[in-house]
Amino acid sequence: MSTPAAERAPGLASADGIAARARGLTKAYGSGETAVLALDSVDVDIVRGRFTAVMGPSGSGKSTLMHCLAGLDTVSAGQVWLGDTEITGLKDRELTRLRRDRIGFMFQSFNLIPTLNARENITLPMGIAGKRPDEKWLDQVIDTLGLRDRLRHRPAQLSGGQQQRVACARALASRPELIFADEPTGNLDSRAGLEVLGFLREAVDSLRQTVVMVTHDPGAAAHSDLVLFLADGRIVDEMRQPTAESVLERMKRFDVLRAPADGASAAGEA
Ligand SMILES: Nc1ncnc2c1ncn2[C@@H]1O[C@H](COP(=O)(O)OP(=O)(O)OP(=O)(O)O)[C@@H](O)[C@H]1O
Repeated sequence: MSTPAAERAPGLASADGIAARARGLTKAYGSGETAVLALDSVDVDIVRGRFTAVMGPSGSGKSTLMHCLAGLDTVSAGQVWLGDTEITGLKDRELTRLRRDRIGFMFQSFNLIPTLNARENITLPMGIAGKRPDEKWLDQVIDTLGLRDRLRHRPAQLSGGQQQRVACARALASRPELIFADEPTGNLDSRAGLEVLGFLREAVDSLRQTVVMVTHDPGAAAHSDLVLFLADGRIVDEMRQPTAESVLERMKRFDVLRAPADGASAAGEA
């Protein structure tokens, strides 16, 4: 039996097929008076085959959550699993291998190698891992992302949107269990940004990938299936089938909470 939505804490799934899971995930930076509690005992399930967006005010812990789920950062307390593997407690070398073999990353800066062409950039991480690409899958990714006629171009010969598509293909190439995208549209104009979001959507719908995206943009979050809202290091809400408007409305409530009590609020600045 699945738990009725009303009885679940936001961020927890009732379904099978959890790609990543955290329980009691706590991350503190620094110590003593300057200590910052970036994540405060977070419980979250990332459902396989879904597109999840993570939103929240600046400093709410979005990037920290992503980094801890991806094994890029150590945790102060709690546990994180990727599939059935508990990653908290893995040694550095094991973590490096796990990230390389099972996780795809897309960052705001595309991190492409300028001297390699698009195809070489896409397959580079697999080459480093000593794995041969599955050519059928790679073809599917390249065609889904519309990169077929750009494979021999170097990054400098590609537009920003095309570069981000190459970064997207690189994240997908090894068919990872989970793809983390940190502000993947942050450096793109709105058309190129929309394109990349469409491709991430396509990766989930057509290629059955699992994507977690951190974003500030309600329009970007509207491409996801589920938005998790973070505030002060906790998951405080979730929204299914989001629209840009509904996400914006929800984000405004954070602004209201943070506005000065004397009424000299952000409303006057809008
Ligand atoms: N390396 C660090 N050292 C000290 N404090 C840090 C460090 N990284 C993050 N923090 C603090 O932890 C909190 C959460 O930061 P995080 O970057 O996860 O927030 P965010 O929601 O991603 O913010 P933004 O939207 O501005 O990118 C913030 O208060 C931040 O200042």
